[in-house]
Amino acid sequence: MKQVSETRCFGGRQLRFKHDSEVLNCTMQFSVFLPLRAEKAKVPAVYFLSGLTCTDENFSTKAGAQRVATELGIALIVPDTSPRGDDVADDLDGAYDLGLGASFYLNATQDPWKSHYQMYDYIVKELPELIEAELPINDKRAIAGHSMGGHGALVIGLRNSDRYTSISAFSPVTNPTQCPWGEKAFRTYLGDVREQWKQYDAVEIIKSKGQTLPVRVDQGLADVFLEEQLKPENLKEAIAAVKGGGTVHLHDGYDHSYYFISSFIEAQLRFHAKYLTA
Ligand SMILES: N[C@@H](CCC(=O)N[C@@H](CS)C(=O)NCC(=O)O)C(=O)O
Repeated sequence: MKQVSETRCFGGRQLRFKHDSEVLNCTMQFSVFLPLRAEKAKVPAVYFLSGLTCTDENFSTKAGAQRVATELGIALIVPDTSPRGDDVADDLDGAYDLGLGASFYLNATQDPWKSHYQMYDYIVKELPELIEAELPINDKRAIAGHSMGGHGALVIGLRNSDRYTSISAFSPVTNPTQCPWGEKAFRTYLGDVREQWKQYDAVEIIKSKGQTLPVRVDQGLADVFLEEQLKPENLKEAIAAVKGGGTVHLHDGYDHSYYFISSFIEAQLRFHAKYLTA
Protein backbone atom coordinates (compact mmCIF):
# COMPACT_ATOMS: atom_id res chain seq x y z
CA MET A 1 0.00 0.00 0.00
CA LYS A 2 1.09 3.55 -0.66
CA GLN A 3 0.65 6.57 1.62
CA VAL A 4 -0.89 9.51 -0.26
CA SER A 5 -1.15 12.09 2.52
CA GLU A 6 -0.21 12.83 6.12
CA THR A 7 -1.59 15.59 8.36
CA ARG A 8 -0.84 16.20 12.04
CA CYS A 9 -4.01 16.26 14.16
CA PHE A 10 -4.37 16.43 18.00
CA GLY A 11 -0.83 15.11 18.39
CA GLY A 12 -1.59 12.10 16.19
CA ARG A 13 -1.44 11.60 12.43
CA GLN A 14 -4.29 11.64 9.89
CA LEU A 15 -3.15 9.43 7.00
CA ARG A 16 -4.56 8.42 3.63
CA PHE A 17 -3.53 5.28 1.74
CA LYS A 18 -4.07 3.75 -1.68
CA HIS A 19 -3.80 0.03 -2.46
CA ASP A 20 -4.74 -2.57 -5.04
CA SER A 21 -7.54 -4.66 -3.57
CA GLU A 22 -7.61 -8.28 -4.73
CA VAL A 23 -11.07 -8.82 -3.27
CA LEU A 24 -12.59 -5.76 -4.95
CA ASN A 25 -10.50 -6.05 -8.09
CA CYS A 26 -9.68 -2.30 -8.18
CA THR A 27 -7.57 0.39 -6.52
CA MET A 28 -9.00 1.63 -3.20
CA GLN A 29 -8.31 4.54 -0.87
CA PHE A 30 -8.84 4.56 2.89
CA SER A 31 -8.09 6.90 5.79
CA VAL A 32 -6.43 6.11 9.11
CA PHE A 33 -6.03 8.26 12.20
CA LEU A 34 -3.12 7.09 14.34
CA PRO A 35 -3.17 8.43 17.91
CA LEU A 36 0.05 9.62 19.53
CA ARG A 37 0.29 6.33 21.46
CA ALA A 38 0.83 4.45 18.16
CA GLU A 39 4.37 5.94 17.99
CA LYS A 40 5.32 3.64 20.88
CA ALA A 41 2.97 0.62 20.78
CA LYS A 42 0.39 -1.13 18.66
CA VAL A 43 -3.08 0.28 19.29
CA PRO A 44 -6.63 -1.09 18.87
CA ALA A 45 -8.90 0.32 16.16
CA VAL A 46 -12.45 1.43 15.49
CA TYR A 47 -13.48 0.76 11.88
CA PHE A 48 -16.04 3.37 10.75
CA LEU A 49 -18.25 2.56 7.75
CA SER A 50 -19.80 5.65 6.16
CA GLY A 51 -23.14 6.13 4.48
CA LEU A 52 -24.54 6.73 1.00
CA THR A 53 -22.59 9.18 -1.19
CA CYS A 54 -19.57 9.22 1.16
CA THR A 55 -15.90 8.40 0.70
CA ASP A 56 -13.33 7.86 3.46
CA GLU A 57 -13.09 11.65 3.79
CA ASN A 58 -16.55 12.56 5.16
CA PHE A 59 -16.04 10.97 8.56
CA SER A 60 -12.38 12.00 8.74
CA THR A 61 -13.11 15.69 8.10
CA LYS A 62 -16.57 16.16 9.67
CA ALA A 63 -17.04 13.87 12.69
CA GLY A 64 -14.40 15.47 14.94
CA ALA A 65 -13.38 12.06 16.30
CA GLN A 66 -9.61 12.55 16.48
CA ARG A 67 -9.34 14.44 19.82
CA VAL A 68 -11.05 11.67 21.78
CA ALA A 69 -9.36 8.92 19.74
CA THR A 70 -5.93 10.26 20.68
CA GLU A 71 -6.97 10.58 24.35
CA LEU A 72 -8.16 6.94 24.35
CA GLY A 73 -5.23 5.64 22.28
CA ILE A 74 -7.49 4.25 19.56
CA ALA A 75 -6.88 4.28 15.80
CA LEU A 76 -9.71 5.17 13.41
CA ILE A 77 -9.93 3.24 10.14
CA VAL A 78 -12.25 4.71 7.53
CA PRO A 79 -12.74 2.70 4.32
CA ASP A 80 -14.43 3.92 1.17
CA THR A 81 -18.13 3.05 0.72
CA SER A 82 -17.83 1.03 -2.52
CA PRO A 83 -15.31 -0.16 -5.08
CA ARG A 84 -14.22 2.64 -7.44
CA GLY A 85 -12.73 3.01 -10.91
CA ASP A 86 -13.63 3.38 -14.58
CA ASP A 87 -14.46 -0.31 -15.02
CA VAL A 88 -16.55 -0.56 -11.83
CA ALA A 89 -20.30 -0.85 -12.53
CA ASP A 90 -22.48 2.08 -11.49
CA ASP A 91 -26.20 2.75 -11.56
CA LEU A 92 -27.13 3.91 -15.07
CA ASP A 93 -29.37 6.70 -13.74
CA GLY A 94 -26.63 7.99 -11.43
CA ALA A 95 -28.83 7.30 -8.38
CA TYR A 96 -27.16 8.11 -5.04
CA ASP A 97 -28.51 4.92 -3.40
CA LEU A 98 -27.04 2.33 -5.79
CA GLY A 99 -23.63 1.61 -7.32
CA LEU A 100 -20.67 3.88 -6.54
CA GLY A 101 -20.87 5.12 -2.94
CA ALA A 102 -23.68 2.66 -2.18
CA SER A 103 -22.24 -0.86 -1.80
CA PHE A 104 -24.36 -1.81 1.24
CA TYR A 105 -21.26 -3.71 2.45
CA LEU A 106 -22.34 -7.07 0.98
CA ASN A 107 -20.89 -9.61 -1.46
CA ALA A 108 -22.84 -9.17 -4.72
CA THR A 109 -23.88 -12.30 -6.58
CA GLN A 110 -25.42 -10.64 -9.67
CA ASP A 111 -23.87 -9.32 -12.89
CA PRO A 112 -22.42 -6.80 -13.54
CA TRP A 113 -21.87 -6.08 -9.83
CA LYS A 114 -20.23 -9.26 -8.58
CA SER A 115 -16.81 -8.69 -10.18
CA HIS A 116 -16.12 -5.71 -7.87
CA TYR A 117 -18.86 -5.32 -5.24
CA GLN A 118 -17.44 -7.66 -2.55
CA MET A 119 -17.28 -5.12 0.26
CA TYR A 120 -18.29 -7.60 2.99
CA ASP A 121 -15.13 -9.66 2.44
CA TYR A 122 -13.04 -6.51 2.00
CA ILE A 123 -14.08 -5.07 5.38
CA VAL A 124 -14.07 -8.38 7.30
CA LYS A 125 -10.81 -9.80 5.95
CA GLU A 126 -8.67 -7.99 3.39
CA LEU A 127 -8.52 -4.52 4.92
CA PRO A 128 -7.74 -5.54 8.54
CA GLU A 129 -5.12 -8.05 7.35
CA LEU A 130 -3.37 -5.33 5.36
CA ILE A 131 -3.62 -2.71 8.08
CA GLU A 132 -2.48 -4.99 10.90
CA ALA A 133 0.53 -6.12 8.82
CA GLU A 134 1.65 -2.62 7.79
CA LEU A 135 0.64 -0.21 10.57
CA PRO A 136 1.07 -0.09 14.38
CA ILE A 137 -2.44 -1.45 14.87
CA ASN A 138 -3.31 -4.65 16.73
CA ASP A 139 -6.14 -7.12 16.20
CA LYS A 140 -8.50 -5.62 18.80
CA ARG A 141 -11.23 -4.20 16.55
CA ALA A 142 -14.53 -2.44 17.07
CA ILE A 143 -16.92 -1.64 14.26
CA ALA A 144 -19.11 1.45 13.83
CA GLY A 145 -20.92 3.19 11.02
CA HIS A 146 -23.55 5.64 9.82
CA SER A 147 -26.80 4.95 7.94
CA MET A 148 -25.90 2.45 5.18
CA GLY A 149 -22.60 2.10 7.08
CA GLY A 150 -24.52 1.61 10.34
CA HIS A 151 -26.23 -1.30 8.63
CA GLY A 152 -22.80 -2.56 7.50
CA ALA A 153 -21.36 -2.27 11.03
CA LEU A 154 -24.30 -4.12 12.60
CA VAL A 155 -24.30 -6.93 10.03
CA ILE A 156 -20.52 -7.38 9.99
CA GLY A 157 -20.21 -7.19 13.77
CA LEU A 158 -23.15 -9.52 14.46
CA ARG A 159 -21.90 -12.11 11.96
CA ASN A 160 -18.28 -11.97 13.13
CA SER A 161 -18.50 -11.71 16.90
CA ASP A 162 -15.10 -13.40 17.24
CA ARG A 163 -13.40 -10.60 15.27
CA TYR A 164 -14.83 -7.51 17.04
CA THR A 165 -15.13 -6.41 20.66
CA SER A 166 -18.17 -4.14 20.21
CA ILE A 167 -20.53 -2.59 17.66
CA SER A 168 -22.03 0.88 17.35
CA ALA A 169 -24.07 2.73 14.77
CA PHE A 170 -25.48 6.16 14.03
CA SER A 171 -28.88 6.19 12.31
CA PRO A 172 -28.45 2.68 10.88
CA VAL A 173 -30.63 1.07 8.22
CA THR A 174 -31.68 -1.59 10.74
CA ASN A 175 -33.97 -3.79 8.66
CA PRO A 176 -32.95 -3.34 5.00
CA THR A 177 -35.16 -6.16 3.69
CA GLN A 178 -38.12 -3.99 4.80
CA CYS A 179 -37.21 -0.53 3.45
CA PRO A 180 -36.89 1.06 -0.01
CA TRP A 181 -33.07 1.64 0.10
CA GLY A 182 -32.43 -1.95 1.16
CA GLU A 183 -34.96 -3.59 -1.15
CA LYS A 184 -33.58 -1.75 -4.18
CA ALA A 185 -29.95 -2.56 -3.35
CA PHE A 186 -30.52 -6.18 -2.32
CA ARG A 187 -32.64 -6.97 -5.39
CA THR A 188 -29.94 -5.47 -7.63
CA TYR A 189 -26.87 -6.97 -5.95
CA LEU A 190 -28.31 -10.27 -4.67
CA GLY A 191 -31.18 -11.10 -7.04
CA ASP A 192 -34.86 -11.74 -6.44
CA VAL A 193 -34.70 -14.51 -3.82
CA ARG A 194 -35.57 -12.66 -0.61
CA GLU A 195 -34.30 -15.51 1.57
CA GLN A 196 -30.77 -14.62 0.36
CA TRP A 197 -31.20 -11.06 1.61
CA LYS A 198 -31.65 -12.00 5.27
CA GLN A 199 -27.94 -12.71 5.84
CA TYR A 200 -27.38 -8.94 5.39
CA ASP A 201 -30.24 -7.73 7.60
CA ALA A 202 -29.35 -6.94 11.25
CA VAL A 203 -32.88 -7.55 12.55
CA GLU A 204 -33.08 -10.91 10.78
CA ILE A 205 -29.62 -11.93 12.03
CA ILE A 206 -30.53 -11.13 15.66
CA LYS A 207 -33.84 -12.98 15.29
CA SER A 208 -32.20 -16.12 13.92
CA LYS A 209 -28.83 -16.18 15.73
CA GLY A 210 -29.26 -13.90 18.75
CA GLN A 211 -26.42 -11.55 19.59
CA THR A 212 -23.60 -11.53 22.10
CA LEU A 213 -21.48 -8.39 21.58
CA PRO A 214 -22.07 -5.03 23.30
CA VAL A 215 -24.13 -2.84 20.92
CA ARG A 216 -24.83 0.91 21.08
CA VAL A 217 -27.02 2.73 18.56
CA ASP A 218 -27.68 6.49 18.42
CA GLN A 219 -30.64 7.78 16.40
CA GLY A 220 -31.89 11.35 15.93
CA LEU A 221 -35.65 11.81 16.09
CA ALA A 222 -35.65 14.66 13.54
CA ASP A 223 -33.99 12.40 10.92
CA VAL A 224 -35.91 12.62 7.62
CA PHE A 225 -35.14 8.96 6.88
CA LEU A 226 -36.33 7.69 10.28
CA GLU A 227 -39.65 6.03 9.51
CA GLU A 228 -39.28 5.00 5.89
CA GLN A 229 -35.67 3.75 5.85
CA LEU A 230 -34.14 3.34 9.32
CA LYS A 231 -36.83 1.82 11.58
CA PRO A 232 -34.96 1.84 14.94
CA GLU A 233 -38.00 0.31 16.67
CA ASN A 234 -37.50 -2.92 14.68
CA LEU A 235 -33.95 -3.19 16.03
CA LYS A 236 -35.08 -2.36 19.58
CA GLU A 237 -37.68 -5.13 19.44
CA ALA A 238 -35.20 -7.67 18.06
CA ILE A 239 -32.62 -6.79 20.74
CA ALA A 240 -35.24 -6.94 23.51
CA ALA A 241 -36.23 -10.47 22.47
CA VAL A 242 -32.73 -11.98 22.82
CA LYS A 243 -30.18 -12.30 25.64
CA GLY A 244 -27.22 -10.17 24.53
CA GLY A 245 -28.67 -6.77 25.20
CA GLY A 246 -27.68 -3.51 23.54
CA THR A 247 -29.03 0.02 23.72
CA VAL A 248 -30.76 2.24 21.18
CA HIS A 249 -30.49 5.88 22.28
CA LEU A 250 -33.10 8.17 20.73
CA HIS A 251 -32.18 11.87 20.62
CA ASP A 252 -34.79 14.62 20.30
CA GLY A 253 -34.24 17.19 17.54
CA TYR A 254 -31.15 15.64 15.89
CA ASP A 255 -31.17 14.93 12.13
CA HIS A 256 -29.26 12.52 9.85
CA SER A 257 -26.19 14.69 9.33
CA TYR A 258 -22.61 14.84 10.57
CA TYR A 259 -23.79 17.50 13.09
CA PHE A 260 -25.50 14.56 14.82
CA ILE A 261 -22.48 12.26 14.46
CA SER A 262 -20.10 14.90 15.81
CA SER A 263 -22.40 15.40 18.84
CA PHE A 264 -22.26 11.74 19.90
CA ILE A 265 -19.02 10.33 18.47
CA GLU A 266 -17.29 10.90 21.81
CA ALA A 267 -19.91 8.74 23.58
CA GLN A 268 -19.51 5.99 20.99
CA LEU A 269 -15.69 6.00 21.16
CA ARG A 270 -15.75 5.87 24.97
CA PHE A 271 -18.21 2.96 24.70
CA HIS A 272 -15.81 1.05 22.41
CA ALA A 273 -12.74 1.93 24.53
CA LYS A 274 -14.19 0.01 27.50
CA TYR A 275 -13.97 -3.21 25.47
CA LEU A 276 -11.00 -2.47 23.19
CA THR A 277 -8.62 -1.60 25.99
CA ALA A 278 -10.00 -4.03 28.62
N1 LIG B 1 -29.95 13.59 0.67
C1 LIG B 1 -28.70 12.93 0.47
C2 LIG B 1 -28.84 11.50 0.91
C3 LIG B 1 -27.53 10.93 1.18
C4 LIG B 1 -27.12 11.16 2.61
O1 LIG B 1 -27.80 11.76 3.45
N2 LIG B 1 -25.96 10.65 2.88
C5 LIG B 1 -25.47 10.63 4.24
C6 LIG B 1 -25.26 9.18 4.60
S1 LIG B 1 -26.74 8.25 4.31
C7 LIG B 1 -24.13 11.35 4.33
O2 LIG B 1 -23.36 11.07 5.23
N3 LIG B 1 -23.84 12.27 3.40
C8 LIG B 1 -22.56 12.92 3.32
C9 LIG B 1 -22.28 14.03 4.28
O3 LIG B 1 -23.21 14.51 4.97
O4 LIG B 1 -21.10 14.45 4.38
C10 LIG B 1 -28.32 12.99 -1.00
O5 LIG B 1 -29.23 12.92 -1.82
O6 LIG B 1 -27.13 13.12 -1.31
